[in-house]
Amino acid sequence: MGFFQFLQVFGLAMLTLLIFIYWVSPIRAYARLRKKGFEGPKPNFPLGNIEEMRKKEKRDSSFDSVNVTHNIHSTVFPYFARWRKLHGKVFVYWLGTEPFLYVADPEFLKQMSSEVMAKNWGKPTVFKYDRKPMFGNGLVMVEGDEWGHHRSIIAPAFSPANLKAMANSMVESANEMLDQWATLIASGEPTIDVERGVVSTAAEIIAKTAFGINDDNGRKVFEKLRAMQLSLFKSNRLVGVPFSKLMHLKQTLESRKLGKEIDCLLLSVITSRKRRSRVGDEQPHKDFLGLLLADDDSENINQAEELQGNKKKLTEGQLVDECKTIFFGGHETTALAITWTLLLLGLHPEWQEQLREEIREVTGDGDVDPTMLPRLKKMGWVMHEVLRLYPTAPNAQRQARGDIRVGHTVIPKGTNIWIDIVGLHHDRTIWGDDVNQFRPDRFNDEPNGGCNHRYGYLPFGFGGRMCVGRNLTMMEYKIVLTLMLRRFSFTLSPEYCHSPTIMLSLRPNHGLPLVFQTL
Ligand code: HEM
Repeated sequence: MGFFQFLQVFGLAMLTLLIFIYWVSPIRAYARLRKKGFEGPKPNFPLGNIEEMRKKEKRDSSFDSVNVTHNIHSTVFPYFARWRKLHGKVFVYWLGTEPFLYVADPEFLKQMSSEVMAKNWGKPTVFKYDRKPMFGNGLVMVEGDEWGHHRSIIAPAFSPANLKAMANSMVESANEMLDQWATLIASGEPTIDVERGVVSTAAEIIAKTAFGINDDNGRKVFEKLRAMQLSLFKSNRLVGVPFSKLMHLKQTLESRKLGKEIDCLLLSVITSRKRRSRVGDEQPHKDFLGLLLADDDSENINQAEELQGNKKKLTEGQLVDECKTIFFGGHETTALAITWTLLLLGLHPEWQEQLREEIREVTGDGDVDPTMLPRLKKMGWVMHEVLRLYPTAPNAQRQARGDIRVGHTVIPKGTNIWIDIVGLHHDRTIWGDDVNQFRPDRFNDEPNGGCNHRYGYLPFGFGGRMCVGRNLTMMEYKIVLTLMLRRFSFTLSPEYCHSPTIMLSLRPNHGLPLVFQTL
């Protein structure tokens, strides 16, 4: 056999082996899931069910600014809405060669969750790889004892005392944005697309409050994160399909490059902060970065803990990954919660007025003090109702690191799990006939909005892996809305086109133009 013939045979053998590896284990997983009684749409090799997921839905006429419907499940997840009718609220679908267990049944979720300790939850390997440039191995993705270690360092950064110290920066950044809006309105331009402004202000807030970044670096990180998100979203379309990264090579390389640039920027922030505190130029900060660096300082590590192996220094790479995770997780979901609130308040001027009344009663005309915020009860109901109708984190993802028994069945080890939060929040059987109406008072004295199952309302996830930043969100939300409602009233612009869409988070596809009036 000549050399080229040998190469051909060898190449063919390697290709067959790769296909075998890629296809045999999914076939076994498929067979195991079917055996356990899980049904679902039939997958094809190598796309799984992606082809059907990509089919465009016909949109109805109620998506203009006059007839805004909050019945959004079949708009943002049309394929899940279709499959649910055929297979119920728990079924298996496939992203490429990766099986996912779809769950929108609160009782199933409760039983599954009670079987697994937080540190024993995994995250889908396919997303860990795909979203590496964005989250690296930060808290959202990390598993096992390492997760416990990271969480124990990060959670204290969100204690009430630390959050209180962030309030002034929040007020400052929000007022800067509102001053810009006031200038536009005074110059005869009352229509403002608020989404961009709110998202970039939230990024500025997290840059200042979590990392002490007051210079241009915060804006640079934000812009690169946004570009990376766009690029990841394009290449994300074939996630789970073997070799899909090669099919979207340009976007893959682009997101990796942006990821590395963000890493460098954050690393420079970390090293300069370390240097300044080492030479005694500044007091140790109690912000997020300050706490991570205190943990990084070996003198601060409790020796007993170190001997038990509980406490290890975070490597520079881990520090950067945690900063990236908090930078992204800390601004986008909160900003979008505020954005959707402005849509709903634009549609419901009676709620704008009720909130203004409450703000007058609680804060008067004086400064916004964080100790007053818990008394803004109605504003809390509005936030919960907005996150019910428009959950800015539209799903939660897990992976079974061992077999999980749920009732009479078993979720096999390695199964990815996709929890459809939009589906749960829009389920008539959980919420009743007014499920798609904006009714904030359903949260009056009812932390779960009066739904009939405690796993029916999950805007911040569930169990020990619940969102670590939820109190920060509540504080930022109340500060920004208070300052805004004191200065302006607003209605929805006729240019608005209601098109909620998913790009990791749930966002308005065409921005949110509002027409403002100064009060
Ligand atoms: C409206 C605002 C927010 C929403 C809707 C939201 C939602 C969520 C959800 C659904 C999860 C997954 C929980 C699970 O798997 O059970 C999560 C986790 C997480 N969130 Fe948030 N989040 C918000 C704000 C924030 C903020 C402000 C930060 C940080 C400053 C943050 C940081 C994180 C982190 C680090 C995790 C991973 C926690 C872990 O796995 O231990 N989030 N969030």
